[in-house]
Amino acid sequence: MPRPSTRLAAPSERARTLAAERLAGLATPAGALGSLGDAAVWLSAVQDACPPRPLDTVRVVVFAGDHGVTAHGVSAYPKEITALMVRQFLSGGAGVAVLARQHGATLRVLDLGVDVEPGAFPAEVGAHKVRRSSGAIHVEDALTPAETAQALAVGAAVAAEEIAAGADLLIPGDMGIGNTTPSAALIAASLGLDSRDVTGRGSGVDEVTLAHKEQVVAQALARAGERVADPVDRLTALGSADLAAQVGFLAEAARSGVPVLLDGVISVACALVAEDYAPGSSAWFAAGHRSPEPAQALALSKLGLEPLLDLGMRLGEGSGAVAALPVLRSAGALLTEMSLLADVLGS
Ligand SMILES: O=C(O)c1ccc[n+]([C@@H]2O[C@H](COP(=O)([O-])O)[C@@H](O)[C@H]2O)c1
Ligand SMILES: Cc1cc2nc[nH]c2cc1C
Repeated sequence: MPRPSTRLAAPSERARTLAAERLAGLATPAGALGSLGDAAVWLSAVQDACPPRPLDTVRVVVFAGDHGVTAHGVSAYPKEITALMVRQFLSGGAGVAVLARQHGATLRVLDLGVDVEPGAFPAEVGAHKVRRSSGAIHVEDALTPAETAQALAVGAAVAAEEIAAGADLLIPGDMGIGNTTPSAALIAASLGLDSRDVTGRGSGVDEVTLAHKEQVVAQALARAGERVADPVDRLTALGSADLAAQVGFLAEAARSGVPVLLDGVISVACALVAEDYAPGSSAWFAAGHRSPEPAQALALSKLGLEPLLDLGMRLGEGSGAVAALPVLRSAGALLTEMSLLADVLGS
């Protein structure tokens, strides 16, 4: 997908208005469905259909990659976990794999930048690899400009494949020890914030590691400098192959008018960059859940998104979004199947 030169088409205002009217007429006290009502109206708008259609074909794509910062003490876990978990996605034992099975979503995992030998994973996992581990962002760029372009294009092509396979909702997932560091840096750079505002405990770092991680984010932001004004340069300086691919995936879904349910801090960081890269993208996104990462809350409020769930989950992988899928489906079913108050009163 070439970078869009104009604002993306918005979801349907006609369907949004019809859905809001239908919601107001349901057999409930006014506003009684709370956020479920808002989600149902959003679903109508992105589908251009009132009542909305069921979400039958939900496809999850996990973008996996390693991050040079993991060699500099920013995570509670070693980077070798990334490759081990990729195998768990394939064998079905990863958290998101369980949830995807539970809720009838397909799951695909792609190695964009895991630090493994070529051929370590099945061909369909490794076919889109951009590099072995992205750069340690506090001392070097994450990617070359050519790699950023390649990763964006891969993400867009993958979204197009999933849409061609019939996706009526896409869910992005992530796997990468250390990836909350570039995510925090991207959010800080996108919003003009300080490293103190955005740095969180990720996979569970202690106080000392948290202070060091904040320094790493601060150093990365200082090193990247003014280049971060441009979303593609921001990804080159502070992102990674897996995050850049996720940005391309989100932007292409939005450009194609296919809704996306976002996950935790990583996918919300990518959504924020996608909104700069392809303005208008975020109207096609809903937030699945609230992560404890402080940067996620800051990014969500900038995007104007309210998460469906707040369970204290910080697993990543797309798991929080898949956990929210039955809630989104319930929202659609309520708007579709509930009686109208006028009919109840008239009966
Ligand atoms: O989704 C989130 O908000 C989230 C918050 C904290 C950690 N994670 C997951 O944990 C890993 C990153 O944590 P860390 O501490 O290694 O940066 C990565 O594989 C993520 O999927 C995910
Ligand atoms: C075990 C483990 C599983 C994960 N899944 C996503 N991030 C993860 C981080 C760890 C450490």
